[in-house]
Amino acid sequence: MRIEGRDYKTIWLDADGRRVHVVDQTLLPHRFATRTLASAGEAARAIADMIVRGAPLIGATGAYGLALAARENVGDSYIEAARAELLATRPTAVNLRWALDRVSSLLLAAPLSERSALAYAEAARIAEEDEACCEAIGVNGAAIIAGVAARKAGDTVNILTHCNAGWLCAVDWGTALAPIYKAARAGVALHVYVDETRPRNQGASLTAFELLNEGVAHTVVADNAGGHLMQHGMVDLVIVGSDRTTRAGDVCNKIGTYLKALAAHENGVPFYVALPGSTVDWSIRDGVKDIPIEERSPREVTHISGQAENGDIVEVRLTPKGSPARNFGFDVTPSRFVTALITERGVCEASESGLGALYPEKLGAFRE
Ligand SMILES: CSC[C@H]1O[C@H](OP(=O)(O)O)[C@H](O)[C@@H]1O
Repeated sequence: MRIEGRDYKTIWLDADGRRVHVVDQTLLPHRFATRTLASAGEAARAIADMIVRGAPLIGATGAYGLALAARENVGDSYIEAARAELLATRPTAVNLRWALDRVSSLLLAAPLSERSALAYAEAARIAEEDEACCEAIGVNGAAIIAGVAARKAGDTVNILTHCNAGWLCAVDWGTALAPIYKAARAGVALHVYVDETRPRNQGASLTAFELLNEGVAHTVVADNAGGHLMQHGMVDLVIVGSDRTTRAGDVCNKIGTYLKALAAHENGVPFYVALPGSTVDWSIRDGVKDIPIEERSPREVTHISGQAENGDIVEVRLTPKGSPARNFGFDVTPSRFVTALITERGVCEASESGLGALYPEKLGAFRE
């Protein structure tokens, strides 16, 4: 995607064929900077510290983290230790486990002499596939937005989104924002309500940054405004991303998504989830029971960072020193509140039959 006229991906390989560069998302929107990852440990820290974030991008970064590990030491135990370190960074997005398993299984089956090159090639393939998947999600989702526009006879289509599921959550294009980019570029009149998304404010800082750069009309709103907007007919559809979707269509996404789904259901607003197939966990059905919900540092709730008048990025305390806080990173929206899933293979019902029709080869793996 373009930033000030220049095309970027969120992650790319250095010309030296070894180091990996990423956009540092902790500084956006106030500062655009990149970080260089030169070891598996640095890749793990970049994921844990949310320098990179978003299920598809976490997966791609994990894949490159194993490639960096294989440069350091191609032995089985070293690769397995690097995989464990990378997997432990963040528990919820299933893309991380999916990408690590895909690369490590390839490496451990290969001769030692081939492992490093194989790892980099597979990581690059994962990144390339993600970009193509997200663009296809954009095309499939843009058709839904165009249908709403047709029914509104050219009036602006108002879309609400939560957190950041734009190109910054993936390698490019993104998931929930990809249909918005494709529809806007096709000339559909649309406007996006951007949930700020406490406590890390991915909406206010990242989605707003993306939409501003893409020239898409948008309005940042407090998380708690979504119900009011939907109650007053100000939202035509909701599109969000997913960090892990079960084979039965339960969707785990950023904390607060479930509340938006309840408000949408109550007000008859279509609620779509955009995701690549790599975000489906085919081994589980019940998302509320089986998806691990990351709990991050309470400091992300008790403090907030932003840009001071003098341009410095500062962090300030929001809450009394004596008040404890807890910081749940995700919640699960049961499939009955999801209108449809927008994937790279098409749009389907949020159900085992819906997903099974699009991914028939995946229906085997399952545990009660
Ligand atoms: C589809 S990936 C985008 C997804 O990831 C975000 O979580 P985080 O910023 O903590 O990585 C959020 O759940 C987005 O919907």
